[in-house]
Amino acid sequence: MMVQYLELKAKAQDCLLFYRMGDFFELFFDDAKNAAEALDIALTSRGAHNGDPIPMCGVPVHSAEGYLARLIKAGFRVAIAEQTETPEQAKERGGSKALVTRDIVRYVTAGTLTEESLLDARSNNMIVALAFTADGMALAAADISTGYFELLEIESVDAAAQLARLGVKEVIMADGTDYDDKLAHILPHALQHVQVTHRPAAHFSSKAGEAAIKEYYGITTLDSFGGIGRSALAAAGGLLAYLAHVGQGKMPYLKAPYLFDDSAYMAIDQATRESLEIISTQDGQRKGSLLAEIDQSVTGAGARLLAQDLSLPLCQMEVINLRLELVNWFYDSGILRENIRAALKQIPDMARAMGRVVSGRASPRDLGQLRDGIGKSIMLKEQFGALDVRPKLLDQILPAFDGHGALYDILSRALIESPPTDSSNGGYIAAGYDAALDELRNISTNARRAIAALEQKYKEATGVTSLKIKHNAVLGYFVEVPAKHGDVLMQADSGFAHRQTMAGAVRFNSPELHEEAMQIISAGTHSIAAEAAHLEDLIAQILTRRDAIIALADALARIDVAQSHASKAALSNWTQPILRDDIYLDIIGGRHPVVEASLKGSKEQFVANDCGLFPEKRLWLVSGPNMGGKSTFLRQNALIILLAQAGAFVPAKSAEIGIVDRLFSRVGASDNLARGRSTFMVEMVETAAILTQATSKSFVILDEVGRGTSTYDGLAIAWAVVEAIHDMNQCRCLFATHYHELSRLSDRLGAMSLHHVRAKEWKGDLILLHELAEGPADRSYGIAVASLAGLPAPVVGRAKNVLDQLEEGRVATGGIAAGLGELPLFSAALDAAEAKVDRLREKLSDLDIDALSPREALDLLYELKQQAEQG
Ligand SMILES: Nc1ncnc2c1ncn2[C@@H]1O[C@H](COP(=O)(O)OP(=O)(O)OP(=O)(O)O)[C@@H](O)[C@H]1O
Repeated sequence: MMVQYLELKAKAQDCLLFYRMGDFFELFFDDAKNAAEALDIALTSRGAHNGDPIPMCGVPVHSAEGYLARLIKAGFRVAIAEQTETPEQAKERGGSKALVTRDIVRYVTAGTLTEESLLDARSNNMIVALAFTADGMALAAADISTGYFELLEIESVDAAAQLARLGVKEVIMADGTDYDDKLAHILPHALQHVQVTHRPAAHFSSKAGEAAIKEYYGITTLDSFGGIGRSALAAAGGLLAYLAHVGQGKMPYLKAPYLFDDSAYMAIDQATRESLEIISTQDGQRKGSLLAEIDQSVTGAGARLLAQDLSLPLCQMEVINLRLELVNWFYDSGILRENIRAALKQIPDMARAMGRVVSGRASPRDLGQLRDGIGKSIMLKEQFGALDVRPKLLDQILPAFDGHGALYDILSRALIESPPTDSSNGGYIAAGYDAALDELRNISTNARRAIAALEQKYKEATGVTSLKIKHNAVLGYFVEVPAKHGDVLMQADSGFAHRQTMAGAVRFNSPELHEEAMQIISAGTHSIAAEAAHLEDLIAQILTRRDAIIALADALARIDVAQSHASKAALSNWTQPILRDDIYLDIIGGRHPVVEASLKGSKEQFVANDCGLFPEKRLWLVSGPNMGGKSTFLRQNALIILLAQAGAFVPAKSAEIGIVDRLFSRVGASDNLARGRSTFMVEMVETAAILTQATSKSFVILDEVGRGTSTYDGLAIAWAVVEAIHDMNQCRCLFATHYHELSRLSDRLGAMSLHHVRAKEWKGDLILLHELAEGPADRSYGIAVASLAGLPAPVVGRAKNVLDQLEEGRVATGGIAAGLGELPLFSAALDAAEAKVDRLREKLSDLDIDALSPREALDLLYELKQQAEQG
């Protein structure tokens, strides 16, 4: 057995090997130690290997899923080795000592789960293959529990953003992948909570990818999928080869690959996703995120689509408006909304049930779920069909509801009402579906009745009223009497044969009992086989309609998301945004959804604020006291834009939004040490990304950029960044700062305006009004906030003294920004820098090198160097 075990373990490599022995999965050696620790179960030992006891632990097969879930969560991968023949077959093959053959039938990894109990119903479970080819970088992403499959060619700098968008659970890359400098910087962080698996490099080639796609879809040309680039093919190759490996040949369901088109969506990089806490908070929790706050969906599939929509806001007005029209339709009718919610709640997760059917892991329960889902959908379709006015998007998706009637009828006739998850005991095929099966069941029932009648007969015949007919797994059916009556049945002519003597009872068999028991056994075996054949047949019928069923599941998810937005809007008084195609932003009475919700129940009221950005006034400098609400204001505007472009209503009185192509959010050095870079370095890397990527259609929020370094350096950087955003990027931007000196920029930057959050001091106390007003802040109130926070009175007093001194100094010298008035404009400074370089270049290009003597050439070199040094 150990030889067989070690062979399988060698195959399983770094996965834990679950080795099936009877009713248990056993683990040995280091696997046992690791699993016992992770699962907190007993570590024992068994036999010896090279003289040492073999560490061992085990989990019962019937509860293995729960243990698997914990191991996967702890970062392990597991190989499942099953018995591939029965003990009887083994005996037949090799005599009584023959070892049952075993093989790895499947690998369980974070990105390849399909079991309901291992998955989070409300999130996607993405696996991504990354390919690096001479043509560039690409990724292939899939959620095999629902069939989602996407291919995307990317710039390597965008890799982290895409991984963050997808929320991957597992990444696969070629062995020895050597990513370039930039990637080495970004990827390790993006992959921090992700299982990374390396696979043979040969799988990640465009040739292998093309072949794998053709084989999977049974096609001879890729034309119908549009032009898939070479690097995307390579990524697909890596992914499909891995899925085949994990399922040991059983492939999961994948829709036709979606060639992801970057330009259709708002670009949001990883830092912005984290900072806006869209899908999860910065510490990884769903609670407290935008998603958690707005989620009113009632199905798992709806929740997953909602998360996907928020991760991928749209850029095309027509598509956004289609979604908004559907939301508005639900918003307008509370009764319709409630009806739809009630109907959707009863619809099981068809996409995930389908995922298990295709992966060959379906249980009768999954078939029951598909039946119920289809049945309820047919009713829903009738409800929609009866309405006079329907939004366009609904009409577009309603055809997905058609054509399922025949399958529904078959499943309804074939299955009992609540089929079990375990098919091994049968009992899930409904009575009346198969006359032969009914007959087999009749035989069993009659035999059981006959056995009950036998008990009565034997009682009377023997005179032992305490006689009973019982059943257990070892003996089957037997007659049992208390020990003191044993002699009666022991008599040679009693008709009973002795089987077992217990402490207080004696057990017997009889020919009649044996006959009836045999009837039950044979009818039982036959009916289980008949049910299994029906199950297989039903699965085959479902598979012929798999694309149609998945399309139906997708349509239901879209409806759930729309009703979710409408419900949220009705609950929290949100409004339909108006989209436009120019540089514009006019939000009246905007609120921050999460901060507003967090104030509920306290005596504080959320103060709504307006925000208006137009080509001629597109940059707001926002100052004001700490805790005044600057960050909240910045983020609420970014979130409102994001929600609108995802097709949702927004927390505002009204919102008119010129479509944004890229959204950026940066917060000055916070204490995010997780990345292993200094906080100020992170801040600058991220700010640099904005300055190089933001276009005039972008929206940027910058929160106290520059605060992570010394006052002079910080002010200088903030100053230059504001100028660059204003002059070069020309995007819509909100810039929050404590550097009052920056307000002097408004004299020179025409499209910039000054704003502050209001506060006042009353009877020595600071009152934060959280209200935006025009103009610069009059003071910073930093010491007042410190005192509010409970800084000891002597320290506050001392700080006041120091501040007075500093202010005196400022009046005398003009403060730290003295002299900045003479600074040339940002664009002029750039021109000057460029002009100097150009004079050198001119001189070089005018040179006729062949006409120079060596001596002249050397002199010239000295001259050029001197000029360059002088700038
Ligand atoms: N519009 C608002 N209405 C009511 N309360 C608000 C509002 N905005 C912010 N707050 C409250 O004030 C707190 C601080 O807000 P925020 O972090 O936005 O301030 P800040 O000005 O950015 O502070 P700092 O300068 O210290 O970073 C919030 O957690 C919230 O409780």
